[in-house]
Amino acid sequence: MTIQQKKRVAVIGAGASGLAAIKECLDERDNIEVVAFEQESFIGGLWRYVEISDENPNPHSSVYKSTIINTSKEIMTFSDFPIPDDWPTYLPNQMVARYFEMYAERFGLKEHIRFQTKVIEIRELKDTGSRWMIRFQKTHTPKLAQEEPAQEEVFDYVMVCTGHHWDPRYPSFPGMDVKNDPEAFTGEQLHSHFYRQADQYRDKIVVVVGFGNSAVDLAVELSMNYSTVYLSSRRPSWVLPRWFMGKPLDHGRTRFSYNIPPRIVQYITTQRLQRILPPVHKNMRPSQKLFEAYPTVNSILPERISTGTIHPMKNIRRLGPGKRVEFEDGSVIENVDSIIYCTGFNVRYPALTPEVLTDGRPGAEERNQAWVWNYMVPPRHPNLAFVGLVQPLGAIMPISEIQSRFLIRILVGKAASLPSAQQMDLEIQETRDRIQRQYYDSPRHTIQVESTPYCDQLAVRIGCYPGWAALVSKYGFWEGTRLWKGSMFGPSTPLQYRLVGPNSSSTALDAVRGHSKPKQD
Ligand SMILES: NC(=O)C1=CN([C@@H]2O[C@H](COP(=O)(O)OP(=O)(O)OC[C@H]3O[C@@H](n4cnc5c(N)ncnc54)[C@H](OP(=O)(O)O)[C@@H]3O)[C@@H](O)[C@H]2O)C=CC1
Repeated sequence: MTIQQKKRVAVIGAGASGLAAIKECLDERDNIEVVAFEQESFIGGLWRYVEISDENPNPHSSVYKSTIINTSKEIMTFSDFPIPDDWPTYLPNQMVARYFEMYAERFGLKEHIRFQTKVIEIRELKDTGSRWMIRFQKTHTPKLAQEEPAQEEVFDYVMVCTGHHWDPRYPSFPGMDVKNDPEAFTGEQLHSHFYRQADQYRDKIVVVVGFGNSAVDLAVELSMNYSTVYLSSRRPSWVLPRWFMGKPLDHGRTRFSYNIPPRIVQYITTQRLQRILPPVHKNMRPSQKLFEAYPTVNSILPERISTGTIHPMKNIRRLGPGKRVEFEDGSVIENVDSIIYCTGFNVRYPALTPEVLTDGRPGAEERNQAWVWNYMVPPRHPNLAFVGLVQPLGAIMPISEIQSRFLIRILVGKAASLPSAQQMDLEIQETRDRIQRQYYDSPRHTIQVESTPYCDQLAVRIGCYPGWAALVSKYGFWEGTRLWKGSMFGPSTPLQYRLVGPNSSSTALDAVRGHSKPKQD
């Protein structure tokens, strides 16, 4: 195949998802020319800690200095580059960023990335067979970005990998609006996106709003740094420990467990959790059953509450006047110095017209409702795909990786083509109905996936699903059966998707052999 016949693929963003997308394009380098655009001067996206400064008051990253990822290293690893065995089970953000650097180095990804280049428009050119025009601008500093002339290039295919945890979603409580309400709250108000560390809150009274991982992490950190912390939640959920029954929490959700009726898994896990967790404060009782909401993972919160160092509160009723905060049960806290809204993020892709993401469905943008097939492909724009547009029970990295593998194989004609737009619409509606049956209605649940079943269905389409027959045919009866048992009853590590099928790897095989007995640190 000549250079001219190669498909030109644009990857937007070089975070966890973008890196995986570039790598998968490079695996097909005879058929694909990949160009990645990254607005920062470094890779890692969300996982690269960035200070807030006058120069950079609103970074893309929402990571605070102490963030430690909530998925174990066996579950978050890229499938063909195992996280080193001697690294801790749960990686602090600095190590996650270092792992990405190692991954980029190993596969030579950086030479395909145009750094400090912000994509400002992604527009479909219908008259050229649905190719895409990418309009971009250099971004040495925010000021210069205004001045540099924009440039344009045309691509056959676009992979949008810019993530969905960067645009803060604020609640609207009476008394929040300091510009227009003379009775408004006079203390500090900020979103968790702008929080970096606890030092400035020492000896202060802080109300933390929300009950996701940001809220609970921040409440715990602030309480340990001598802030007086009130944790306000409209809908508390289950708080799960990082370690459960001697294993990392996510090792317990085996492939086999998805063959057991969900109600039974729910009942057994609930019973086991209730045995190990302390009694739950009346304001923190989960408002739904286990697995019916995105769970919060924190081993320390129950202890902080039971020691009176975090005060659980109901949702806020109103703020102000002055530094007063009133809660829905009528309780009031005076002299509040700061309110930190850990109320999640808007799913937004400003370089695209919203119609690409939402199919133009009314109200969808405000509700974080994407209309994309299998969380990737807009039915009426099949030459563009979102990568990492999921809220996983599991880690995002292996999902983005297997999505990229799947998309690239279709693009080069090595996998069955996409369903028709009509079929995609039907399947999107089915997915939406299933989410609505399983989870309560909230913008945080609209792109919810369970990592293992989701990745498995893509693995089947790629031909890399670690089924018994495929494993036995490649590795022989005893070894194949042993590997299959590990993949059914052990942790569902992404390395298992490199045991059989295209681009399988001996590195993954060695690592899987090691991982079939998870190690203590
Ligand atoms: N250590 C780690 O690995 C960390 C991971 N993360 C990840 O980052 C992502 C974002 O997490 P997070 O920032 O916690 O956001 P989430 O969307 O997960 O949680 C938002 C929380 O705010 C509440 N909320 C939203 N709107 C309102 C409102 N108007 N009034 C009151 N409460 C409201 C939600 O309640 P409701 O449920 O009722 O909508 C929910 O409790 C998640 O994927 C999370 O797992 C975040 C921090 C640390």
